[in-house]
Amino acid sequence: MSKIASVADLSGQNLPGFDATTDYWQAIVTEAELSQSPLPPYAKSYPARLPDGRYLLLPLRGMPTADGSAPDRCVASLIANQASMEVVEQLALHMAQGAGAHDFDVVMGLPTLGLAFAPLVAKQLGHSRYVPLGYSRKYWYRDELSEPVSSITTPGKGKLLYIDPNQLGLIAGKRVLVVDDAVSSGTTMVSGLKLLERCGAEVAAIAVAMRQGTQWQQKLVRADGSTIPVVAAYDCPRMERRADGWWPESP
Ligand SMILES: O=P(O)(O)OC[C@H]1O[C@H](OP(=O)(O)OP(=O)(O)O)[C@H](O)[C@@H]1O
Repeated sequence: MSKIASVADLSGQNLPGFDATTDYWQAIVTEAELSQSPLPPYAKSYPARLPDGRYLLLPLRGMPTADGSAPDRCVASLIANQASMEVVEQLALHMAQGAGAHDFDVVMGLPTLGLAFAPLVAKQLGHSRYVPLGYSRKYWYRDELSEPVSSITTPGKGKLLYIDPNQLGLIAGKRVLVVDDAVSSGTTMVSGLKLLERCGAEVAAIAVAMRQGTQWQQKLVRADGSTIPVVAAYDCPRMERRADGWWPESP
């Protein structure tokens, strides 16, 4: 394999108008320390307001267009395994504070980035373990314990969500708190919920760091029509381009 000429060749390669994400997600700041107004229009980043009144600055990412033209829609991004441990811990603390109001037996984490939060949320809530789902199929896994999945950031087909059959006994007949990093279109969470149901478990609530937009709302309901509570460290809108910058999408 040929070696890359330099780090600069490959790092920070972004759509024009969007920041490299290298320096993002490293600190939570007060409003006074924020490098921009918390209000729109936004240029390169979105300040997500946390329940304690502080902010986490998130980079804006353009949504790909079919013809490769400049994006007119974007979202604010959180990549938890590139964040500082302090940021992840703080977000998990807010998730646990929200989830603590609900009644459940077990914490379950969705891969990949939900697993950055699930153990921390579980520990905060006094649990000694949690149940991870995964995307890789170990040889003892079973096809009937899998569910197809796609998401806003990974829309391709072919990805499957698995539970290790050895973990089934931990969730069958239990009320489960499902943890992920983000919910946006809601399709990943729906796959997780289908797998839970197949395992004979009941979803009690969902905890995420980021609730993005509102598309997920109509999908996250139980078979009886009741709404599944979704707690979050913060909300952020999907955004549209206007002449003066990025604004929350019109409803
Ligand atoms: O509500 P949705 O539109 O489904 O989007 C949310 C999901 O998208 C991201 O995962 P991704 O599929 O990129 O995989 P990863 O967790 O392995 O990074 C994120 O981690 C959520 O699981």
